[in-house]
Amino acid sequence: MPFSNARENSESNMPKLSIRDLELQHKHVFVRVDFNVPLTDDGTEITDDTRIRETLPTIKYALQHKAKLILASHLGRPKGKPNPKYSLRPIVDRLRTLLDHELGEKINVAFSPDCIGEIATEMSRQLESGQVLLLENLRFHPEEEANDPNFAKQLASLCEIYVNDAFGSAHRAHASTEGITHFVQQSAAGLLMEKELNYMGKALEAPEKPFVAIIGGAKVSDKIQVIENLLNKVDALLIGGGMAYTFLMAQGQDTGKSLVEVDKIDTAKEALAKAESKGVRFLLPVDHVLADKFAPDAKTQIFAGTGAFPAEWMALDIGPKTVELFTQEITAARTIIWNGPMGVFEMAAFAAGTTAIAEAVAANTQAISIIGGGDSVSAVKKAGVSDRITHISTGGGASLEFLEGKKLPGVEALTEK
Ligand SMILES: Nc1ncnc2c1ncn2[C@@H]1O[C@H](COP(=O)(O)OP(=O)(O)O)[C@@H](O)[C@H]1O
Ligand SMILES: O=C(OP(=O)(O)O)[C@H](O)COP(=O)(O)O
Ligand SMILES: [Mg+2]
Repeated sequence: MPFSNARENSESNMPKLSIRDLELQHKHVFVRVDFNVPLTDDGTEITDDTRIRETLPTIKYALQHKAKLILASHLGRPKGKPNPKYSLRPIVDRLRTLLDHELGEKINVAFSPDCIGEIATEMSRQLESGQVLLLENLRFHPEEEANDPNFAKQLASLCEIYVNDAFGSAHRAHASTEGITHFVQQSAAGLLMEKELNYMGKALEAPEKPFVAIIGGAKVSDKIQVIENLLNKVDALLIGGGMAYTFLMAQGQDTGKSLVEVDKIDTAKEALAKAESKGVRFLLPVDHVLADKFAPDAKTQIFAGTGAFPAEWMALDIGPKTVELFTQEITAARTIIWNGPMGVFEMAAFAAGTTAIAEAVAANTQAISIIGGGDSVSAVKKAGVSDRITHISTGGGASLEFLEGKKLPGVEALTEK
């Protein structure tokens, strides 16, 4: 069931300034985008450009209003050090191509090899109205994630106006999402940010039940925290992907070399206990695709049951029985939210679980389905079912925190209307 109008609705009921409220002409406008797109292993090719495409309305708006546009993003987790694997340089060509297509004219997109310092300052000074400057990865500086005020001030010195369009990073209180707002006159939401907040707000205000959340992926320590609060909202929680093994370990299963965050086992136990006391169905994988190494050409075997995994093997996908079990819940649901792939879908040998779950979600035309996250969206597009999903969101962790009812620091920091 399509969620009527919300997708197209550009009117925001947010109490925050919107880019549409601002006078942009001839101003330096710093737009924090989320260009944290999935790349090939060597970091040279973009495998899914949804996050870039989704910011085009904001970029187009700013250019048509004759802004001097500065775009900044993080990419991956380079841990505060420059690393060519996480360079934003490959984004420049894609952005040029998409903008040419979108605007029907050639747009000048320059690239600064550092997001602060002399070169960035000079390149920003030389920007003309209607031109774009993309800055190198913000996370090449440890001060970005530390939300260092001096670093935030340096970013702010590049601009007169700040816009946050990075919904996917709105749950982070970093220098470019929070700190910078303390050093500029006006901080506003971009069009993608508004669209996402509007949609999520309406769809999740009074979700039709059964409400099912599917959580997987690899960011276990980030997302396991969210699960406890989700138990207040959902009827069933399906856990797959790298998220599952900390829970199976918490239940006493030896999961071999699978991804486990040992210091989150207590959090997992608490969530399991809470699910039981609240009567929330908490489903973990009952079978797995095991691999003898983390590689596309690994040897594989299906392993079922609660016994110990063979010691040197790791689970890289959910197995067929789990797909069946999860599909039953998905088919009966009326609201579905999904973040995090069920397996290492980037490798063909471990993509079947994610593809089958994507197909099950798409097949439920009675439900409102929301799929979010850089990698989840890439997986769903790869499975070829994205046009049968009600809402594809650019945010994974951000959607989960929004759903949990948490205030997003990147939104809170924006200027009140
Ligand atoms: N069993 C697993 N073991 C290791 N990594 C996994 C497993 N299942 C999924 N993943 C990985 O999780 C990653 C995506 O996680 P995450 O970033 O949390 O999702 P999203 O971007 O959708 O929010 C993918 O790169 C995928 O390969
Ligand atoms: O990819 C992102 O989140 P996601 O993996 O939940 O979709 C965002 O860009 C945030 O990245 P971060 O989780 O490294 O802060
Ligand atoms: Mg991701």
